[in-house]
Amino acid sequence: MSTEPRVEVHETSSALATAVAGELLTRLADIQSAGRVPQISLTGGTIAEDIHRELARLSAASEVDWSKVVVWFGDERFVAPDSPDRNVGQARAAFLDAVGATQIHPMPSTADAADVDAGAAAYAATLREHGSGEFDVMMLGIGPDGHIASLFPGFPQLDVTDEVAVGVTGSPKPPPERISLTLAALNRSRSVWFLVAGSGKAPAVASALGGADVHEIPAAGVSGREETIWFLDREAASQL
Ligand SMILES: O=C(O)[C@H](O)[C@@H](O)[C@H](O)[C@H](O)COP(=O)(O)O
Repeated sequence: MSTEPRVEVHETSSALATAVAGELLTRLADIQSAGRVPQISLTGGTIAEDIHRELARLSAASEVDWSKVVVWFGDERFVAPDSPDRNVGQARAAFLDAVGATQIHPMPSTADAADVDAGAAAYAATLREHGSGEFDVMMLGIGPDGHIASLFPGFPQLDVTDEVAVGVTGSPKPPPERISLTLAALNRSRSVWFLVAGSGKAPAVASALGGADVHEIPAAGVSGREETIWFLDREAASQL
């Protein structure tokens, strides 16, 4: 059963990024000390890039063995594999390659699948084959409209309950074609971390924490089985 969300407010987005990176390294080290292989899911977006850079900086001093961390993605842009829009490309460049992560599961690109639906089906199969059935940490940015991953307000993918991944076309956030985990998959997480900076997100944060309808604010439909943390900067928390 999910618990009450915890809200952590930091003065600036860079302080937020440092705090999230430190918390993730601590969590991963704890899981590895317990003899388990951590399964994490990364998000795209600008605050994620800041966090990834902090992970590269802080990982050198941590005990985390990144070769024994399984890395998934909450969503991905369905574009060419070498496109700068690819979340996996950004994450590899910012920290995954630097820390020696090797168990990375990118979502399909246009070179891997004929279309977004085929790509989503392929990722669902990969999750079934290589996933543990549960993410230890699910990291999610939020859009000003309350979207998470590539699940957008009013889109039919919000109502998909029998799949773990879906194709999205006509995304209001470019590029238009994406692959996303479904709400069902996002909620198969021990711990969900929302990573939010900037005043433009403050209304969506307040709505999500205020119990908005998931079709209006998709972030309202995601919580961790054990823990939900909202990592906010002062601006994103300004309407709480
Ligand atoms: O692939 C994506 O675009 C992201 O996964 C998306 O869900 C992102 O996290 C939010 O749109 C927030 O993005 P910003 O942090 O850049 O506002």
